[in-house]
Amino acid sequence: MSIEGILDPNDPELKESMKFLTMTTEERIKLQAQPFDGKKACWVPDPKESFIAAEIVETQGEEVTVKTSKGDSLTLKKDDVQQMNPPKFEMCDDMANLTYLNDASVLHNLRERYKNWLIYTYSGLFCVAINPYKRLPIYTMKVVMMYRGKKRTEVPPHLFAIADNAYSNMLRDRENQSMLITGESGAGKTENTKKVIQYFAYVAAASVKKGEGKKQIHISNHVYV
Ligand SMILES: Nc1ncnc2c1ncn2[C@@H]1O[C@H](COP(=O)(O)OP(=O)(O)OP(=O)(O)O)[C@@H](O)[C@H]1O
Repeated sequence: MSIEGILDPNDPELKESMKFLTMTTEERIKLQAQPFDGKKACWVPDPKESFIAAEIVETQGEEVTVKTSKGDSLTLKKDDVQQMNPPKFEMCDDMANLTYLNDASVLHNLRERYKNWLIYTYSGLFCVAINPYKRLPIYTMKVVMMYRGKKRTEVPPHLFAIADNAYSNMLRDRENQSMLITGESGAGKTENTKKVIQYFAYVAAASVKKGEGKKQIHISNHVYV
């Protein structure tokens, strides 16, 4: 099967994978069209949700009175109120682009993406992965081929983009590369490490088929975990 054939954007298998990697243009437009008042919209602490959306009703000195999305009226210290990003940043791919990079906005972005099964999100050079606890069709050969040789900005966030970047740097600079995979117990470190190795095995095998040399097939044997 040719790589060009594999990457047909209308391929039903690839289309199914894309549902778990990015929003459609229609979904993005709908999200971004939400009403928003930048002077009033904020996040306030909530014992259950960590943070909930609220609207500033009044500011007096160091105190702010808000109405929360649950309908409660609260008066808090200014420091406990976090600014909300405009809707154009809803479910954004890279949280380094957020205007307000506070705890509430990061949590909100990751939470909304996760609700839509978008488990990978960039934060600058890092790729945040949330454990989906179910098999998603985002690690197939076709998805691997979609990421091969692409710039990070050309494709949706994925561990494969990070792996491909390391692979390309290794080929270009002839230097060892390292990836740090960290998180609490059960976060998905082992699972994601396996996906990185799988990626290297696929791209090395594809390179061999393309006649780029047999040496590359050995690459996945040299990954130290
Ligand atoms: N991307 C994923 N897709 C599907 N299931 C996943 C994914 N990541 C993690 N899981 C599920 O979560 C379980 C725990 O993940 P994993 O073993 O990778 O965690 P870990 O961070 O290595 O944990 P520990 O530090 O305790 O070894 C896996 O057995 C798997 O069922």
